Amino acid sequence: MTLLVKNGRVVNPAKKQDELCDIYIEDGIIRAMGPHLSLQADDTLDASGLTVTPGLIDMHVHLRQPGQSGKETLDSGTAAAAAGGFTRVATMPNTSPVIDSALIADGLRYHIEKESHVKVEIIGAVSKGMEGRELAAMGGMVKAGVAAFSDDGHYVENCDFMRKAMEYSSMLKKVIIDHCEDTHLIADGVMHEGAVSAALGLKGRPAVAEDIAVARDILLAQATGCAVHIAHISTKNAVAMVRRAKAAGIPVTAEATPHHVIFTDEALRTYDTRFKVNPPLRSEEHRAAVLAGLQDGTIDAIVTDHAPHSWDEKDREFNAAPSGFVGLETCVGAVLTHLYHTGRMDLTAIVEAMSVRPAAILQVPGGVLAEGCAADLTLLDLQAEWTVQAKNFYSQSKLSPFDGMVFKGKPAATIVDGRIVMKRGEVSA
Ligand SMILES: NC(=O)N[C@@H](CC(=O)O)C(=O)O
Ligand SMILES: [Zn+2]
Repeated sequence: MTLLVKNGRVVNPAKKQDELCDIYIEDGIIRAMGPHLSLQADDTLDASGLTVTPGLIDMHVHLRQPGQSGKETLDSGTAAAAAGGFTRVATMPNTSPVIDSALIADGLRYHIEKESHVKVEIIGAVSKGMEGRELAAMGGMVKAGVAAFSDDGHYVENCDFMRKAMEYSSMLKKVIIDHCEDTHLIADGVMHEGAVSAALGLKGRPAVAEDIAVARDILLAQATGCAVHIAHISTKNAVAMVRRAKAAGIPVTAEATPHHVIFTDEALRTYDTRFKVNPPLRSEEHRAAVLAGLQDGTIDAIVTDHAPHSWDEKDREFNAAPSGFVGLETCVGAVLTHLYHTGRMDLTAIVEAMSVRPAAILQVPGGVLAEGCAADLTLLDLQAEWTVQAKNFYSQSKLSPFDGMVFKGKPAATIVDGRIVMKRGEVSA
């Protein structure tokens, strides 16, 4: 089986490449790259006018398997990933049961091979049941192939416990991804603490809860040498601390979501639960700091934190609704509209944040287009204008704060191991 992707503009930061180029793929592997290849293929994909990038990688999604098929499944979640231009995602362990053993990771892997539209990495829990007390079977899970560890959804509260987890994880050469919000400071909080929460009469989650959590993790990363990755960073001080820690050579990386770069807590004025998320959408100074962190590379990765919930759960009074919303099918549009077309980030920097850096942090293949590599590619149409219609999502969850927004730029095709899994918005069965 051969495929020729013709005439695309290839943006491939790992090779310092930004040029018109054909890509010839045989049996899922890139065999040749160059301008005007004179090779015949079984199938040709005309990428004229399109941008070709190494397959996009979302290192923070919740596919809800095992056990939460009311919210999402591997099938629906990875179809959403393919539709969104992602060739690989990493799924979080806050499932039912929690992914905290080799047995559960193996079981999930079995389903991934059969049911996924794109490649899926498993993130194992740091603690058993994500309860923050006993270490999960980290060694066993590494043998089962997990890419990283996280108790995402919860901060790993106990400092002594986190230090032990980091010592183990550094021995296993895996990164710990931490959801940084101090548990006591955010108790019962449902949105960012500030003028808007006061006006709405809602209990806030203060920025300092994230600042303290990030400071602790940086200090423990320095003390243990374990790589720590700050999940969905959202405060000004946290960004500043990561910037300083990196300059000091501490092994810390960070990710940000499109929603924390685009929205502020003002969006909650109507008590719309579609904007309820953890960490919360914050005030303008924090939003601006996250954007600046992305622009200067302090923040390594752009992630969706795709967190599907059912309509029944989200359609509740604000305090009772769960936090989180889907993002896989809006990420590229949001990023191209708000970061690329505004001139805030160039394409190379965007591909770094959405492919090169996530692959490096998780130590998984990808992030580069080169002969001999798996043919995981994303094709982008930078100019297409479209309106988000959440009801048409492949994801099972149709609740999105981006619903109805007009975007410029979208994924045009997703290619995994040389197979076209999405073309013009249609995901193949
Ligand atoms: N981000 C969220 O608001 N929710 C996530 C958990 C998490 O990442 O905190 C979820 O699993 O629903
Ligand atoms: Zn989280």
